[in-house]
Amino acid sequence: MSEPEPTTSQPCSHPLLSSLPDASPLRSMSRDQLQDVASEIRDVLCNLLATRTAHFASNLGVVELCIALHCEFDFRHDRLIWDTGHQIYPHKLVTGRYHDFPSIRTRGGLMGYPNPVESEYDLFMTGHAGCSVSTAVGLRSGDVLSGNADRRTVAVIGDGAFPSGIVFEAMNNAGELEDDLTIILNDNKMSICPRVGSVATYLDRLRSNPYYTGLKHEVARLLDHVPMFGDPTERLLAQMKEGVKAGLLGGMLFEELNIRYVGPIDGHDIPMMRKYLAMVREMKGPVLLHVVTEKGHGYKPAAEDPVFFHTPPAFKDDRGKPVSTASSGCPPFTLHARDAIRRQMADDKRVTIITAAMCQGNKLEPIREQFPDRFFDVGICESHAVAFAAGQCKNGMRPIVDIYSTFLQRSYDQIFQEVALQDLPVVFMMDRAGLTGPDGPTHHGIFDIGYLRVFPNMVIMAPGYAGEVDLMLAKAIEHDHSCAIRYPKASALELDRTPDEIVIGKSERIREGRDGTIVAYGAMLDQALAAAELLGDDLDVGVVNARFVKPIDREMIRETMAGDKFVVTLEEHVKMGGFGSAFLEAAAEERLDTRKIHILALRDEFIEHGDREELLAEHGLAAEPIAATCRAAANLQPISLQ
Ligand SMILES: Cc1ncc(C[n+]2csc(CCOP(=O)(O)OP(=O)(O)O)c2C)c(N)n1
Ligand SMILES: CC(=O)[C@@H](O)[C@H](O)COP(=O)(O)O
Ligand SMILES: [Mg+2]
Repeated sequence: MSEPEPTTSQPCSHPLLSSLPDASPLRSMSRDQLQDVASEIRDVLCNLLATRTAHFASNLGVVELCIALHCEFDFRHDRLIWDTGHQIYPHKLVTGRYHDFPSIRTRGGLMGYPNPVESEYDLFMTGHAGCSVSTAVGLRSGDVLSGNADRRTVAVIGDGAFPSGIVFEAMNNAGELEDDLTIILNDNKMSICPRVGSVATYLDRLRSNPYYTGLKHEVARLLDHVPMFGDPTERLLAQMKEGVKAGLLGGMLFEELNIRYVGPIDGHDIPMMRKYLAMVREMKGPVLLHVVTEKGHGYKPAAEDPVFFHTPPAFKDDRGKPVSTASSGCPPFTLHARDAIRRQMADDKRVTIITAAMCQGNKLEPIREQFPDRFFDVGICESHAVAFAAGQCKNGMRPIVDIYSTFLQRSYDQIFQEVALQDLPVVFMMDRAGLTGPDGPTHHGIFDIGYLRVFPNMVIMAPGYAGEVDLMLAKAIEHDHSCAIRYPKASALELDRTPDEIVIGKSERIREGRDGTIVAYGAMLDQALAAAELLGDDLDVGVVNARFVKPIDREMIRETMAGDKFVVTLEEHVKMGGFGSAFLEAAAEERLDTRKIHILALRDEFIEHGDREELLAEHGLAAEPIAATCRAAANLQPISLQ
């Protein structure tokens, strides 16, 4: 295939794709036409995605797999789950969304993940890794029970997501139920970073078997002569199982779990994949088809550097000219967090760092190089990460668990039982705590205050500006109970001041004000200061950097609410269970006039994808609407509780 070089985001000619009302015409296309469809998909992906941040390499890698699947199944009737969902772009392009595709990951446009609102081809809105096999086992069970057993069910899962504990829970169940089910393991040797762990090593061994390395054409030839339905397929499998016994084939791990293993096969060979898919489609019971693909296939730079090209920033402009990928402006909180972690690890040999496959996103690569013995990438296994940290902590280490706020939800029970209940001083660095922009509802980290605040002894803090990150982490490491530090995917405000000493449960006053106070939690400090400036001479508003939601600073609450003053609280979190809620609870307990409190937080709804600033503004969390809230609050007559 000739490699599409990103040149322009102007509409190119894609005669086949643009004429697809849905995926059904693919089934009657010739081999050459299907190959042309693959080229058109790559052309769209390379041209459009080069100009915006999007999942690039994963999508290039599944083009042929996607086409072959839609040729052999009808997923308006049959069931298809793409694990995680970040590799769903080719699927969107062949299921009637070609014309809307340029809107992908923009406000009001197509989502970068499956979305049932967009298409009957998408069943679940997902973005978190690992659940596809469970969902597929359930879908199949539902079909069997409801008399729809003629429908086929397919889960496609990547090798990065595959070692998630829940996948093994699902296989355990599937092997016992024995319902018909196709699990496609898309093995590209990569998670976001190179995959890790002993399952990865096992997959490497499977890839080295002779059927893949030497005999795949022989198998293809054999398949050419085998009718695809009924007993002959079973006979072929029996032959292959003989191969297993002879040491030619692998997959015994799955076979022992009562899941038939077939493969590995070349995931870029459409005709070969169609044959295998037609075969496994007719097999009884659960089957795992091992497909080998190349992440970034068809665009050399992406295939050579799939880590950078997992979600690269825009690297070409509208006319196809290379643009700089270096970020401008103040460094993000993530970088300050990384530097703070590095300092703690250098100073204290008890400190370890644990990531669940997000080394790249958390910018931890230099730490991985510098402290290989105290750096742990456990794979996409967040619940294990937390319980593992608890174990290390019990034995005297000071683990830092660095997990995105939304993915930490996966470990809720381990936070409860293994950490909080034991009162172990595990430190949680909750990156992406806030609106994550184009990733959308599955990735916004907007529930963590609520889900952590309920645990006794837990300390929860958030830096308002860059200079605090290091100090907060140092305080957390020194503290004897579990601490969580939350910060968003955003540039960290740089303030020209020496931060007050960090005292657990104490806030920091940044600006005095006569008429009222804005109390900002975390990165909202930026907006609070901007709003106070906007109010200028109209209203003299103070600004407090709350720092802690638990324990909350009651002295600050009493002070800010003294006299006639109003308080506006700000947070990048849902209102329920958030900072404003905690403020209100404490104020009520202090018998203060809670009518003077105005909580600005995210509305009680799942928030779609879009630009972070745009979304914040829509939720009243930009300087203008905050200032407007202050003006309204100032006009209210304070009513005494007495
Ligand atoms: C629970 C959870 N943890 C982490 C992530 C972040 N994440 C998204 S894709 C990905 C790598 C997935 O690798 P794989 O399944 O092999 O897919 P590939 O990109 O290689 O096609 C990771 C770690 C996530 N989406 N969900
Ligand atoms: C699919 C997925 O979950 C990740 O790839 C995520 O999109 C990464 O987000 P960041 O770009 O914020 O690291
Ligand atoms: Mg992979």
